[in-house]
Amino acid sequence: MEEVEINVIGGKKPSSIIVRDAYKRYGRSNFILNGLNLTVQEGTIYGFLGPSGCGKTTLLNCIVGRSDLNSGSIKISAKRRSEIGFMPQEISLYADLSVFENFLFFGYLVGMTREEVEARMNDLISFLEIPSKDRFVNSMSGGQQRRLSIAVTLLHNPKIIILDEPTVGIDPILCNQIWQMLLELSERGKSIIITTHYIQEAQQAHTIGLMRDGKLLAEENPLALLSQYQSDDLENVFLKLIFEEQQIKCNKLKSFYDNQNRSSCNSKSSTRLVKIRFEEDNRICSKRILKALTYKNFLVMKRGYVHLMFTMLLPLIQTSLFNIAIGAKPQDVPIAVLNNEISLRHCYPHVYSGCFFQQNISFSSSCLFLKYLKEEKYKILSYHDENKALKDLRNSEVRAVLRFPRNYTKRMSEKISEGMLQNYDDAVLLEGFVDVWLDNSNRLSEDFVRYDIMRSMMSFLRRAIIQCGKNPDIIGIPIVIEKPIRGDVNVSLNSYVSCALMIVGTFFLAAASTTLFFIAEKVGGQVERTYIYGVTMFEIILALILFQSAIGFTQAVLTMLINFISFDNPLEGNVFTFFCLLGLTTFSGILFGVVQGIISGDVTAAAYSGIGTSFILSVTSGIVSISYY
Ligand SMILES: Nc1ncnc2c1ncn2[C@@H]1O[C@H](COP(=O)(O)OP(=O)(O)OP(=O)(O)O)[C@@H](O)[C@H]1O
Repeated sequence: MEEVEINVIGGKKPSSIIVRDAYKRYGRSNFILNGLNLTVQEGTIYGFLGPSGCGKTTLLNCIVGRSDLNSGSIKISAKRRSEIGFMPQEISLYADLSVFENFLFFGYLVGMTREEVEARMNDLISFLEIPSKDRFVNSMSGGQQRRLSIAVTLLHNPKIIILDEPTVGIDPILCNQIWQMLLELSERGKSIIITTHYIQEAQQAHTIGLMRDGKLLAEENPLALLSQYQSDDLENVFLKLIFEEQQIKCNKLKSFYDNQNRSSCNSKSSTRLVKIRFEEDNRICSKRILKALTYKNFLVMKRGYVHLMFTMLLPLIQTSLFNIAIGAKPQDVPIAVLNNEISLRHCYPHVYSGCFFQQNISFSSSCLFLKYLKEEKYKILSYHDENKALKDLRNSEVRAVLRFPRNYTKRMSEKISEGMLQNYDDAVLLEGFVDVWLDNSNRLSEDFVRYDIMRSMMSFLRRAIIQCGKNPDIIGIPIVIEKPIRGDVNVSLNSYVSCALMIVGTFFLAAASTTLFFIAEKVGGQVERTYIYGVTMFEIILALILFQSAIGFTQAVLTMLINFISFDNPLEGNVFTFFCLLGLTTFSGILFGVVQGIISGDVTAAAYSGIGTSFILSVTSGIVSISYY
């Protein structure tokens, strides 16, 4: 690739577009444009004809700066992109927006005011017979959409108009009217290039270029061509030109070796590449374009309100469900109790008095312990058959089995008061222990049950020892857990997981909605169309970031409020820091979404890569370790 120049012909020159020695190919394929020369005079219509796939669109894309030639030069008498109106072959409009909203967006892109857009739109709507300005594009027929696409191209009254097959799917009467309009525009000094498959309609153009094998076979006034070839049909002229060209090729083949000839056809000419540059190409970011993109993003998001609601509410639903169903302490968990000391029916813990170290006590420690367990919201079920209790545990009908030995109270009090002094044998000592079986198939609920059993036992023992006038600390483990430097001693699991879920939800929803947003526009051709207006990728991403950040912020506030008001999720630390972190998470989610949008060809590819990466990111981001603690 050689030197790059700004190539703008001075406004007074008679030619509007000059293409010289244009060579273009995709990858390592044969050249689509193979030394093509083309000249469009100011104030004329240039009909660009050729069979399907010959490279018409490729050339137009190079003229408007959508892609670059491999070599050759294109000069265009426009300093700014807004002096060009380009209608791509695909409709490339916003299907969820109304006619007016589409006009307004493209008008804003070129710096028009709302009033200017309205005034010009009304003329175009009535001339091109576009349905009402309030109709949504997705409810219009293919022909109506194509007419709207023409109208949007003409909205800002550009001086160079490039139309790629504008008359496809349009009835002959309207087609004729469009040509009349183009003729009028050319009389007013506009330069127009139009590609078409309908050779006869191109007869109305001032000049036609007949393209084949990457070159122009002829570039002439259609009437001059007809008279030159003594025909009244352009199609016949085209066939004659092809025939002539083949004759020339045959003659050449006789004179030269095949290889030499082919290589001269299929190799890049030695002409240097001169890229088109416009004034706006040097700027980094335009406020006008950001405003237009934000307006459009807002409307697209508003129309896809189901998606919007999903984005807003999913983290809220996720954290709420977690709080209700998983993170909260289970209630009424059934526990099987085999009490060999006393029948549960005879448990009256409220009559407990005196010290349990005394020999003549009339109550059972098991009853008192079970009272504490009941206060933790467990459902105590009395069992008499150990096998049945264990079977029920295996079938998940109970979450734990507790077995109290026959002399539990006596042995336990002895163990505590005289354990160090007496030499109990193991069997006797074990009579002072409760046997506990747990179901470890559910780690979370097993943690709750285990923790509550231990806590109930400690509560019961502390109270019993206080009752004996002793210091309860003598039975504690010789470790003192001080107040943590952050958070509370008894923070619930919910408090951690809610935050983690909020962060993960914010990241993935920002990523997913950005990817979908980006891909929808990329596949629909809207991104490409906006490039013609000089919109840069940086501006598209910046507008998305601004917009998604607003959604992310609302989503975070909503989720936090509901979590803190409805559930036991205290806000520890600095709110400002939390919002900054949430903002950064949203930002990285958006960037991740943009990268996914760029590398994924379509929604399916994006969905697969989204699912795959979200799993890996969830595991590696630390959320799993957060939820364990
Ligand atoms: N991005 C691309 N990558 C690879 N090949 C491409 C690309 N775009 C176009 N082509 C190929 O270049 C050739 C010319 O395509 P182009 O769209 O310019 O033809 P066209 O004359 O406009 O056709 P039609 O009249 O059917 O629209 C075709 O063979 C097409 O397959």
